[in-house]
Amino acid sequence: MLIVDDDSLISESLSFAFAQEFDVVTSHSRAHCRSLLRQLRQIPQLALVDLGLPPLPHRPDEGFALIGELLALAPEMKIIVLSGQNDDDNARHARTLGAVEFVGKPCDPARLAKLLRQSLSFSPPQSAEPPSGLVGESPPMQRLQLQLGQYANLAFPVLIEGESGSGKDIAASHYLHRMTERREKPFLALNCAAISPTLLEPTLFGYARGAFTGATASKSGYFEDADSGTLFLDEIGELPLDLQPKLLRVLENGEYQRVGETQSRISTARIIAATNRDLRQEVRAGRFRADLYHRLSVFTVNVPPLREMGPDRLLLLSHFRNTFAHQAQRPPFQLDPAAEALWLDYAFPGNVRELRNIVIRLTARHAGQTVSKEQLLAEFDLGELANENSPAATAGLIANDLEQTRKAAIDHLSKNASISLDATLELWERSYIEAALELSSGNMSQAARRLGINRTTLYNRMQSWNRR
Ligand SMILES: Nc1ncnc2c1ncn2[C@@H]1O[C@H](COP(=O)(O)OP(=O)(O)OP(=O)(O)O)[C@@H](O)[C@H]1O
Repeated sequence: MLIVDDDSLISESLSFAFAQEFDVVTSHSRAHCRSLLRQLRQIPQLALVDLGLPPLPHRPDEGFALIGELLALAPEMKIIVLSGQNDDDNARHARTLGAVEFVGKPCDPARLAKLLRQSLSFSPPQSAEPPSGLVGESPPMQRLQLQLGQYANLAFPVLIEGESGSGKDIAASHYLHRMTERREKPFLALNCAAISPTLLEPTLFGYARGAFTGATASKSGYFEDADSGTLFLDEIGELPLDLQPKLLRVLENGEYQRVGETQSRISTARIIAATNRDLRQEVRAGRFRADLYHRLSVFTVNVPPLREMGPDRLLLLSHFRNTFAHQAQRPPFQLDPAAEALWLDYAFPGNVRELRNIVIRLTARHAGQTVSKEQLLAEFDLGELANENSPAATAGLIANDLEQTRKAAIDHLSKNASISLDATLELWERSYIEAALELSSGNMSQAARRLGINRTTLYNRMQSWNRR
């Protein structure tokens, strides 16, 4: 277990409290944590993370960034946020990023221990993956599966693009390996963000004895070990610039060299790369070579974000609910109709990983019960939905509209001796809300986003019409 807290008193006392049950390592900042993890032989399964970390101890940003980095490194790591910055928005945002729980400080170590045990018991087993790989029948999901099927047995690389938590790993391991003619050969996955840049070259290509300090014996790398199987390079955007020509060379003619050797070797492995960054932008920014990008991206697939998968949210709900209820040997929870409508309406900015974590929490708290809209609402990160319209963009729009609106106001006032300003403003508000709902086909989240408010505010405003 990893404990990250800048207060050494807290990290030491927690590591003392949990030492009997877990192997504990501690860290005090994101930068330190990054280098610590690179030295560990095994990535921790559990992490307790404080949000306020140096250099910004009074803001949650470092903790949020750390959650993203930890999950990029170890997607199945269970992260519990332990924070003094104990407010609902932070809790929800941490969960959206992939944390499984949020605990405010001060916390009771016994409760924390229970949560830790509980989160470990919900490990997505191999059986959580259905035989067909990705769960989903929506048009973008069908398109993806069709494309993956077409590319399955080609020898060329495939680039998988998609947001964090959307299922890129399954696309690679299931459709581009297990379902291919290479299925009997090795499947090796390397997360380029998880390894110190200096170690990436020997890890990928191997090294000769004496190639660098500590290289006491020669060693093969991933290209060699993958043999004629599949090599999955996750977070390819993290590949250092100086290593990129070497990858390009393997892609072009299969040739590579172990570090410290002059003799070339030949790789017959198939390369699959994945990224949650826009690689074209990385190319424009000079961080990724254009020639390598073109080589990698001849066959590109896009794993859709959950917000574009419509009713697949219900299929995924039922898939994970059954899996985790079975695992916990408890009856599944149900959503009442209003909660189900909300479920279909929520954008899941953290994608399937967020959905899965919400199902885990609901299973732990409400097994066998019916979950209400309010209970479900508490799980969602509504802050993500708000403020998508930047103030500057909104100001520009308002300035453009002002002249037209002023003309309408002159017209209205000159035709009426007196008006009610409040009633007029309410009419405007109502017409904007109704227009937004119409343009969003009744989807509350989308309408709220168009209006630059969060969905709760939208509900409240609409309810206030009924009260008047
Ligand atoms: N369509 C899906 N059906 C079933 N499970 C899914 C689906 N999409 C994602 N998952 C599950 O959600 C979790 C996150 O998915 P995965 O690790 O593949 O995401 P990713 O796109 O590789 O994310 P990252 O870029 O953060 O590594 C995993 O447990 C995965 O099994």
